[in-house]
Amino acid sequence: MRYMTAGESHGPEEVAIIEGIPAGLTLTQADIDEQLARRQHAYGRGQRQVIETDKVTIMAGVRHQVTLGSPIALNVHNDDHNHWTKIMDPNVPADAENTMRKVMRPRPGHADLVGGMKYRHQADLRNVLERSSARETVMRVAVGAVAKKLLAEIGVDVHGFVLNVGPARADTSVLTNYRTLQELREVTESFPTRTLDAETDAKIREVIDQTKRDANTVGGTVQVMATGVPVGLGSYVSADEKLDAKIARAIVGINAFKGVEFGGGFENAEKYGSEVMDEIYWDADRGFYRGSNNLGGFEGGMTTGEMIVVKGVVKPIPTLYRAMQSVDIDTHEDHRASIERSDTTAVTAAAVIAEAMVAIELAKAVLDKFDADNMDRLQEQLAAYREEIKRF
Ligand SMILES: Cc1cc2nc3c(=O)[nH]c(=O)nc-3n(C[C@H](O)[C@H](O)[C@H](O)COP(=O)(O)O)c2cc1C
Ligand SMILES: C=C(O[C@@H]1CC(C(=O)O)=C[C@@H](OP(=O)(O)O)[C@H]1O)C(=O)O
Repeated sequence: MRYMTAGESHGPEEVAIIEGIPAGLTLTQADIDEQLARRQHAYGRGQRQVIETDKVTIMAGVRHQVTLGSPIALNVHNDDHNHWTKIMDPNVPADAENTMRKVMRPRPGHADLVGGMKYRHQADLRNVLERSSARETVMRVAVGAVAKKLLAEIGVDVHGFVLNVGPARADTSVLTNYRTLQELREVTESFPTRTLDAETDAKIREVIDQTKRDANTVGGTVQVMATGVPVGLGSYVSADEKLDAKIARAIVGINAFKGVEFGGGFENAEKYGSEVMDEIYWDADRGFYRGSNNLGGFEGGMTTGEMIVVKGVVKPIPTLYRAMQSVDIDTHEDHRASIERSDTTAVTAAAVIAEAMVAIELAKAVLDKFDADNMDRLQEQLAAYREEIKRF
């Protein structure tokens, strides 16, 4: 499975093409729209999300709500494009009027300055801003929704939520109270900030509200968990086959993500081996299993069959209403950075995007390992493989 996206933030459309989804997967626009709505409804976002109502159109690869095995083409319209038709028109040459809203004062922390230097966009950094915007993540969540649909069919559940926003942090010990990700999902999705409990939700909202009043921005940490993952996805044999490495790349590839850890992650660096290694047990019903999951479901770049636990670090949003020091790229004079309308934080949306990226990498790994032309054949192969692993 592979995919590609295209689309500018204020351009007419966001698009994605996915290749390699088996024939015979039931897939509806509602399956995808549900995930797009989760990304959109996130506490701390700006006015743009009020303008947009993200809805997908399935353009190809599906017939009567069932995948054909051919490339799937997806499309989400940018409602805000209606306000940018002249400025973002792909089909008319530039003139004095349609190049009005130039960006000449690069925002520290955004792609503006380096992107401008690299692509020679010295006439207008909007040419960088438009594609470097996280608007594109709408399509990654759409692709992730297809991956999640496939994973659900083979008993794999993936869920992302918020651990902290700035200083407001959830107590993760409550995670042991949940037997399934579905139970955890119901709780975290009930909070506007998508965190673990009502007290933290209130504290996070307070932090976001105060940050907004201060004309500032704030980051945080998200966690993604996956259950039902078969043993042995990914491989130790070559560095680029390691699935934890692929997931790390996929997470840090999301706009504003600056760190990733698995299981106990950075905390494991302060512990001794006896506290960190997940001891091995066996019983006739389960086959091999572990007494703990400090390594987050990976050994040797391969899934162990335990729950996958990945955390991602999201930096604060670069565009500040209290604009920071910058330099006009035309005059080279000091200026405050440009202010595009902006989010105060994107951590709650980021949890959904990170979940989508983990789902995409898990789906890719499953489809790489088994014959993936058809869903029934994939199911047959997986059932036989799971049985073999149990008998090991
Ligand atoms: C969901 C989401 C929304 C974002 N919204 C904004 C925003 O409103 N303003 C902004 O300056 N950056 C925003 N960002 C962050 C920028 O897209 C990101 O910092 C920029 O592309 C530079 O990439 P880097 O931070 O990965 O280096 C957002 C990121 C995400 C994930
Ligand atoms: C449009 C989305 O996020 C955008 C990501 C973004 C950025 O710089 O990354 C900047 C903002 O764009 P605008 O100036 O149009 O408000 C966000 O709203 C979205 O997530 O759908």
